[in-house]
Amino acid sequence: MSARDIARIAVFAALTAGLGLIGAITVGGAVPITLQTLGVMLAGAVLGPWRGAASMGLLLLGVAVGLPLLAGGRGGIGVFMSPTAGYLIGWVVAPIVIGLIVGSRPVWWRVALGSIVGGILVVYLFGIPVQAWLTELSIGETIITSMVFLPGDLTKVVIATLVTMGLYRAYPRAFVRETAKHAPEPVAS
Ligand SMILES: O=C(O)CCCC[C@@H]1SC[C@@H]2NC(=O)N[C@@H]21
Repeated sequence: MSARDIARIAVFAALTAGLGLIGAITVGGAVPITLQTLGVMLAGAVLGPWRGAASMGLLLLGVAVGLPLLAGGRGGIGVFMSPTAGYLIGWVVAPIVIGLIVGSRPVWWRVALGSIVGGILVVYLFGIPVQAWLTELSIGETIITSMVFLPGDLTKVVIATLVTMGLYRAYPRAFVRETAKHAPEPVAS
C-alpha cells in the first residue's frame, strides 16, 4: 500500500468524521439520523472496496480509542456496546459492497445502486438486529422505527451519486483501484 493510498484512506476517514460535526438528530429512538453515512457511501464509491473499508476501519479505530469522531462528538469503546454498534460494523462492510458494485469506472446508476445496496441495505442488515437486541424490541418493531432513516439515507444516495460523478469528471485519478495499472480515463462531459 502506497503513501498515497494511506492518505486517501485517511482523507475519507476524516471526511466522515467531519460530517459528524454537523450533528445528529435522534427521533424517538436510540440511533441518530446522521450525515456520516454519506461518508460511508463516498468511501466505497471513490476509494473502492478495500481502501473504502480501511477508511471506515480507521475511523472506528479512532472511535474505539476514545476520539469524539461520531455525530454529536461521541466516541469510546462503549459505543460498540450501544444500540448503534451494528450500524458501525455495517459502515465497514458497506464500502466493500459499494466498491464492488461501482467498479473502477463509475457510472451514475452503479453508484446509486451501490449506495442503496451497500450504504442502506447492508448497513441496516447489520444495524437493525443489534439495535433490536440491545433495545429489547422485536425485529419487526425495529424495522418500523428504522424507516425514519430512509428519506435521509435516500437523499444521501443522490448526493453521493452527484459528488462521485462530479469527482470522476474533475479528478479521475482519485478512482485508481488495486487492479488498475493506470488512472481511468475521464468521462466525456
Ligand atoms: O453514531 C453512531 O453511533 C452510529 C450511528 C448510526 C446511524 C444509522 S446508520 C443508518 C441510519 N441512517 C442514519 O442516518 N442513521 C442510521
